Amino acid sequence: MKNIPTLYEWAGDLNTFETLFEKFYDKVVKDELLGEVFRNMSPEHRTHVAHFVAEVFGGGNLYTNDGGSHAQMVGKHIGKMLTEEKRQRWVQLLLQTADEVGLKSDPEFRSAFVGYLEWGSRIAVINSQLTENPMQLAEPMPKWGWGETGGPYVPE
Ligand code: HEM
Repeated sequence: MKNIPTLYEWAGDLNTFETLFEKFYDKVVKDELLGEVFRNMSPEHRTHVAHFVAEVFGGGNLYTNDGGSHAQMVGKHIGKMLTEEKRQRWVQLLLQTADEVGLKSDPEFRSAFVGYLEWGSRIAVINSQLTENPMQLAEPMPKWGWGETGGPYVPE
């Protein structure tokens, strides 16, 4: 049995994620479509998103240890009325930044990375149309690995 690293371990370390999102949000604030969407974000926003994604990728509990939760992250998107056009720009700018900062570019890692971005960004758009947070506070953080999604989402 091979010893398979987490996506976080494979990508590098915390600095890898912090640098990626630092450079990404530098682009976002200057973007003609997304600049307006993020005009009120806090100075800590980039670090929070970096820690969130690092935790989802298996890199320890930085986001939750800092008082964050999946419900809290979802709550930040409620009512933002994001569009498919904005989502696509968000993903496009992040992938462009990933190449610029030299994020691991092997097919397996990028497949998992893009899969997560597609999943997470589409959920952000869905949640952004809501007026109330549908998520329980105790809901666990998502975990993302190298594999496939395992089938369609079916509500309980
Ligand atoms: C995988 C996809 C995504 C992840 C992991 C993610 C993560 C997060 C996190 C952790 C926060 C809270 C930040 C904080 O506490 O300061 C947040 C807020 C936010 N996100 Fe996302 N997000 C995703 C996709 C998107 C997309 C696609 C958009 C827009 C096109 C978006 C727009 C926003 C906005 C507007 C906020 C609130 C900013 C503010 O405080 O004013 N997110 N996101």
